[in-house]
Amino acid sequence: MSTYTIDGSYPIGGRITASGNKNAALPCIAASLLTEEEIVLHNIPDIEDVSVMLEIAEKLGATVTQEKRGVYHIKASDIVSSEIPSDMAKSIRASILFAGPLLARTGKVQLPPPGGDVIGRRRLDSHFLALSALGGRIEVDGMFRITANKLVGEDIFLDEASVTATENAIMAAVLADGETIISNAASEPHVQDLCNMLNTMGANITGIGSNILYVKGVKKLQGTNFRIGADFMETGSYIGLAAVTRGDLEIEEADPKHLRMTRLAFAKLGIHWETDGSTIHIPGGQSLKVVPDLGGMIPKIDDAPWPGFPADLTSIITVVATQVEGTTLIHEKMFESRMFFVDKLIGMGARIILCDPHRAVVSGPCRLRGGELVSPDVRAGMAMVIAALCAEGKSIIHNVYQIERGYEKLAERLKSLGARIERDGAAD
Ligand SMILES: CC(=O)N[C@H]1[C@@H](OP(=O)(O)OP(=O)(O)OC[C@H]2O[C@@H](n3ccc(=O)[nH]c3=O)[C@H](O)[C@@H]2O)O[C@H](CO)[C@@H](O)[C@@H]1O
Ligand SMILES: C=C(OP(=O)(O)O)C(=O)O
Repeated sequence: MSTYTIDGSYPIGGRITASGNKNAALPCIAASLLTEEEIVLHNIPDIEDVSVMLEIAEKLGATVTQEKRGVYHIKASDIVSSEIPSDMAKSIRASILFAGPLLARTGKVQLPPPGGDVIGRRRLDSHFLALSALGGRIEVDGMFRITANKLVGEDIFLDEASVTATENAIMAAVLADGETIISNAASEPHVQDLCNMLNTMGANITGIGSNILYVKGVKKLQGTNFRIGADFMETGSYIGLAAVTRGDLEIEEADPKHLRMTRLAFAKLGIHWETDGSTIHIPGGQSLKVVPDLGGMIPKIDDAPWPGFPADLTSIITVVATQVEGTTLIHEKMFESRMFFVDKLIGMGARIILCDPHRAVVSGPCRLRGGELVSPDVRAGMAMVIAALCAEGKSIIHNVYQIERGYEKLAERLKSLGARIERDGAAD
């Protein structure tokens, strides 16, 4: 297992370019299987989950070539298998996203329960609710086997606004007979990217960005050239990192419009930034004082489906709150076990009370001491990196695969911003 060795307490600042959105790249790769024609995807991040997703696509019959950094050509002229390789499927959550396209293209799919961040049960019921509504017959015996003679449009109401279930429903519906309505749909920017990509391929999707999608099935989809948006989870992570290390940071080619709720949340911690077009500037040396609610009450930061505060930034803002003067309630409403990682921050000196699996009260500022940590998931791992960069002394973080699943060239880019970090070696 690879490690990061970090020497903390140095300001992290300078200039970086935002990477492409992990959670847009993954469904768009899966959607490439919906046509025999060539798909060219731009702004694809160089992260572990993308590598696995492309490998699975190749096993299913697609040819994949990388034109240059961030640009991939995918052509699935023939689908040679409808079985997702178990070892690969279990290493990422997004392997489930091949279900919709394979069902639409071949009428069958076999896959094991997916992997991904272990931050809750990660139920799949909403996926099967949608796929069975469209005509899928589902057998579950350790593996999921789904078959369909024909997919027929349906009026679907999702039992929860699941991101990947919405994406699977969309990808199955675009080639179904007739119109599908998907109510209580997720509307995250990555769901919007998927819909926009499919429409450039000849799909007919309206309601994009809302929680009711209308999909008129078409006979065939064409190839396309599509650029995915910036990763607002990555951008939010770097904003927090710069703020708590007092660095002055510019993030170019970001998507500020996707950070409106994130901006409100960081503002509760006294953290602000300026925008100029697609560039975000986080000024150095911010006050870092909690802004109380009306009447001096303790503010809360709580996640929710889009346009709510993104669940994947909850771990990040928790560690940021440890460096801010005042008390904050962090309420992770969507995942049952994301917050258990705070015991590692407490071990570094953070003043956090984990009231229950969902709620943490954070009292800052805390002087953190370097420690030896193991990344349990992508975002907790990044939170540990931020903690280590704030801490006095040296930290070692193990299992960095569970960070690099979602963060592109992290050690290299942090080093370019002044961090004392070595991957698999000793920080100088
Ligand atoms: C590959 C990918 O895209 N992964 C993302 C996707 O995972 P994924 O699609 O698996 O997550 P879901 O949106 O299905 O659900 C996330 C969690 O929130 C709960 N839930 C969801 C909707 C709702 O209205 N109420 C509710 O409680 C679910 O039960 C689950 O515990 O979306 C999550 C939520 O943005 C992100 O953390 C993941 O990074
Ligand atoms: C939860 C995440 O990813 P996944 O759903 O792929 O595990 C994440 O990106 O924070």
